[in-house]
Amino acid sequence: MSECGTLKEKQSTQDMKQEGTVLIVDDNTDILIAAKLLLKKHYQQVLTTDNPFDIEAQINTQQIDVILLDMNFSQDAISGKEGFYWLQKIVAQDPSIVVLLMTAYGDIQLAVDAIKAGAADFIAKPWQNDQLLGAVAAAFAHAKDKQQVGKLTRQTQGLNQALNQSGGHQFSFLGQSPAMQTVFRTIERAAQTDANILITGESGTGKELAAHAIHQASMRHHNAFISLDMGAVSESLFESELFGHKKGAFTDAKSDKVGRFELAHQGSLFLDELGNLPLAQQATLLAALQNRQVTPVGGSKAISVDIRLICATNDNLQQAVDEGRFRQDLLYRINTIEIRLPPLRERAEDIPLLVDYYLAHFCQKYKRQLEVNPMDMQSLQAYPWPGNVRELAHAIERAVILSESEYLDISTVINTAARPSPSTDSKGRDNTQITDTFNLEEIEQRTVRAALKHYQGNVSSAAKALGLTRGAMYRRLDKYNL
Ligand SMILES: Nc1ncnc2c1ncn2[C@@H]1O[C@H](COP(=O)(O)OP(=O)(O)OP(=O)(O)O)[C@@H](O)[C@H]1O
Repeated sequence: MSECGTLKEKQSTQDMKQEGTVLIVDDNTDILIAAKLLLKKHYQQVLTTDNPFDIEAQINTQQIDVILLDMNFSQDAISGKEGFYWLQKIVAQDPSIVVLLMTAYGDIQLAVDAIKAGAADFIAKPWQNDQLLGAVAAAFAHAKDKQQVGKLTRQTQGLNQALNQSGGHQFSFLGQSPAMQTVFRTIERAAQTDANILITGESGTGKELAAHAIHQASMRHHNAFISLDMGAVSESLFESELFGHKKGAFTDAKSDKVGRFELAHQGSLFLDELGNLPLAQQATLLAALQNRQVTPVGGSKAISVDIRLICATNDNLQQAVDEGRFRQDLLYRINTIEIRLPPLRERAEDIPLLVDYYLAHFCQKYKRQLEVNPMDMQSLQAYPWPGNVRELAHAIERAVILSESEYLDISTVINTAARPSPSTDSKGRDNTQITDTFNLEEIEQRTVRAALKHYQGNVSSAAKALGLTRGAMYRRLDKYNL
């Protein structure tokens, strides 16, 4: 019964202890023992050393919040100079640590100088227990604030960097085809979970837009969306980019850098072009994903991270696994949900929507007023767009710049030789390509029909698109019995 009581008491004292680490540095072992006995009742970890040369290694191996530092280490020294020396070294090594200086020869001037040099407070030995506990408690509170500020500053720097690299502009993610409607529904459902998502699809199909859409639809949307193009990261910088580095970890590491994992903490991490990752780095990435922890290059403390992982590739990863280029275990970890973005040639229904959207965008950008001729829209729909939506957006931009009339000149943007002939249009669309006839009347009749269809029977709009007056348009309707 009493043993049980003791265990419980121990447990509850353990629970009440403040999280964190205090290091006591003094050459007098009696002082070390007395201070440790007092402080270990209140703090989870109390470390001691009688050798100030140990401080650097201690800071390197764990997160230390507060250091109680003696001012005089050599026998008979009373100037406090050594204390100042070690204080400056600590501040330079990790400015988030709060230092309390201790001396048996407390005088006001020494206290003032110590605080000017970066100490938080000054404790005269022998101390009053209450006073020491009060000073250490205040130092802990200060240390937590400093750590928070340091973290936020590094995150802001990293976020600004990431934002600058992303270029800032975000287009809407559009699609009315059944295939895209399925994609949108999967995104909505998957976004509600924290499942890892793999987005596949040819280049330019919108994988990055899909990743943004997932983040926006998720509970994490208030936090960061951080992306990294694995194809653009050199092997030597891979770990530093993902996990960060400590100042001095390698020649170019001039200051601490927060890695993408840490920046994405509580948000989403988007790893693009994952298929390009060499096998050795796949192993490193897998370990970080399994442990949900990262250690910055040159650091020794692991940092826990909470991220939703979204990966994208235009490679066939299962085939890459079969060929020994990609780790099966990594594929299992990243593809809990897989979303395939169909190429544009499989969803020609989306083309008018995308053309109109990018036409409006670039007309505004270049201060133009242009329309698409309905016949041209059909050609745009029949074109196979090997570069998918990216190619389409670039094509529209080029045409907006180069078009001389009020109609978008598509001859400048698509390679006519690449357009399929009408017989290859398997979707049975009303194909008005002129390659199957040279009869002008026939061509005119088809064109008028197509314009009317596009403008849903609106004669004025169709006439305008064809460059005809309303009267000329009606004469043709009459002539062709339309
Ligand atoms: N459904 C869509 N609606 C509107 N714009 C789109 C759509 N899909 C792609 N785009 C546009 O096409 C361009 C390429 O998209 P994105 O970068 O997302 O493609 P990706 O599949 O990630 O390409 P890559 O594999 O080459 O990185 C972007 O300008 C994007 O805004």
